[in-house]
Amino acid sequence: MSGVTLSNAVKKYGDVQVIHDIDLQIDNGEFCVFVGPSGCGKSTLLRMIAGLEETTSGQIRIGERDVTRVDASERGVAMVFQTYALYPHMSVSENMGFGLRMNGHPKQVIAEKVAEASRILQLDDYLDRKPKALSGGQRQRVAIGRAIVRGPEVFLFDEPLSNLDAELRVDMRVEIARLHKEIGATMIYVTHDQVEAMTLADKIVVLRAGVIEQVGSPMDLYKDPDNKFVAGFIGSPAMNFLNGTVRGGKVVLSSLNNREVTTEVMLPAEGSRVIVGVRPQHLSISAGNGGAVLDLRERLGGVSYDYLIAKTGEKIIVENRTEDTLPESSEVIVGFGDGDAMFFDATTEKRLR
Ligand SMILES: Nc1ncnc2c1ncn2[C@@H]1O[C@H](COP(=O)(O)OP(=O)(O)OP(=O)(O)O)[C@@H](O)[C@H]1O
Repeated sequence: MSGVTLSNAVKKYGDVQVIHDIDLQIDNGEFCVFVGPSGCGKSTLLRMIAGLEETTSGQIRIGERDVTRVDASERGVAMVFQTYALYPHMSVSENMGFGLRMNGHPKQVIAEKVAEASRILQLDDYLDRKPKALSGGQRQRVAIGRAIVRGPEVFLFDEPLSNLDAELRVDMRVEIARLHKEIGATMIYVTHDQVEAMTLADKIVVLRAGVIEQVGSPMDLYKDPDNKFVAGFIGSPAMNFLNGTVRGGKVVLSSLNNREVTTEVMLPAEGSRVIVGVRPQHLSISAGNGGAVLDLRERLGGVSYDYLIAKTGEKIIVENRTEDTLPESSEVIVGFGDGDAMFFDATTEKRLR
């Protein structure tokens, strides 16, 4: 097994550069998730590692091998796609063994590897079925099984759960986590779903417009984002951002009746604009004239999401675990501990520390 190293990796389609000088180290056995909004280049980067897209410049290494110009079939990777791409006329076991059969492996070896993959993925009851007689989740398990059978150094997953319904996605997410634990191979996983990223990853790579915004463990990114983009992308519901102004060494929020926030971070000059970020679970509300109105309450059972609108027009989401009965349209006071606020430069959107 091996890690993956990208050095100055660049991808251009004609004059359009979609991946910009990516440097990244994915360690042996690590579960690495590429996450980011649509079009940020996640799939392109994964396909460059797979050898399905040519790398315009820079280097890709798997273990010690420079694979930048190596054919996809020689890289020692196996990819699982969003569409399962199974052969409809073959049974589950034939689908899983197909790659090895094409490479001329002996029947006995193929049978053993298919049996092992089937055990790991609990597919024993389905081995003789054709793909059309399987559910979406079972089909995706077969596609994963096909990758396992090939015994790759690196597994690549391109949004493998996006075609499944919500409940099945959760089941399969758990199953993929278990798979990683059991076989311990290096896995690289692309998703735009930050919950999948948070729950599966050892390491998350947040991409935007072909550039890495931040790399870190899920909790590092959550607790210590480098910029407003990462702060807003990681965590659900997303962090609230309010416009603030530096006054007398504090930050004043006009949206919350000029509430002052004290902080130890290095603030810019008096009068500068800064963005104050507070996560929904760090906010509370109470009845009173605090500059905001409870516009809508979504009750989910143990928790409610309260959607507020400040007089400034700014929108605020509060994760509310109390059972207060404030009716919608109430005026509310929004509370939070100053220590829970993060501060971002209004222009560069970089975190102020
Ligand atoms: N063949 C191509 N020619 C030109 N531009 C391309 C080509 N393929 C992809 N792109 C562009 O490269 C960028 C990255 O695409 P990519 O599919 O990697 O994004 P993504 O982050 O995986 O998005 P999504 O989540 O929507 O799949 C996009 O702006 C896309 O339009």
